Amino acid sequence: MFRPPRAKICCIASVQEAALAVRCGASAVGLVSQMPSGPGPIEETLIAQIAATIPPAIGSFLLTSQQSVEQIVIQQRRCGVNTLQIVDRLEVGDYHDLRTALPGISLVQVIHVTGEESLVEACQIAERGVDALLLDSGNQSLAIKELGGTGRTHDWSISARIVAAVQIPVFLAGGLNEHNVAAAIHAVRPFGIDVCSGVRTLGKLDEVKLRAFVAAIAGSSPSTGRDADRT
Ligand SMILES: O=C(O)c1ccccc1N[C@@H]1O[C@H](COP(=O)(O)O)[C@@H](O)[C@H]1O
Repeated sequence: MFRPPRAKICCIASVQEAALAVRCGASAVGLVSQMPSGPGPIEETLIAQIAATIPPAIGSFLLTSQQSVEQIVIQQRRCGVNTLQIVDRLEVGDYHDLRTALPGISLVQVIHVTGEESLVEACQIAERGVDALLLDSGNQSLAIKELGGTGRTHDWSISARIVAAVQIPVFLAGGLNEHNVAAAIHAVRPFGIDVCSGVRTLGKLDEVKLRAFVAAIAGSSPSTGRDADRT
């Protein structure tokens, strides 16, 4: 049975934006810590303040570019979030070390979809004990890495193959907005949808765009009769 995916609203920059996202139907919010590039980073003190206001049933995702278990653990303890979104490859330590150090904290690993090699990487990571994957459109081989927040889509046919190949939930991100999200859902069938720039105007969370985005996700269900020709 088709169910509309969950909505994760990223790049939250204030307690007010977090409350707005939750009011509009977000099941998770994203809080971006220090990154080499991208529009979303805020100070960790602000991340901790916002995370403390998020209702327990809502995911509070800390986006981290740290690549060692030790650094990620320290960061999670400073920020008090319930989920870690690891936007670069974990180089020092493994997910099991994170679980031992941070019981009850969910682990989401980002895969930047660049080609066929991303399918192999996603399948390998899915076997290593993460709770979910998040497919985004960054480029880790640039001199200044792009680890997300690019506003670009990627090849959804590869994302669809990843969703079909792994046994864990998969979020889809990268260049999504109210106009393309239904097509993305039908192409990929993700567990969740993640968005930053597509619901913002001049950097601020835009309630009109946000409501249209959430409505487009809900309206993507064949049971509503809309988009039924794509099911
Ligand atoms: O937003 C950022 O600045 C950022 C920087 C580094 C890693 C991740 C970042 N944001 C994440 O990127 C996705 C996709 O963004 P967009 O919708 O294409 O603008 C976003 O959902 C965040 O999870």
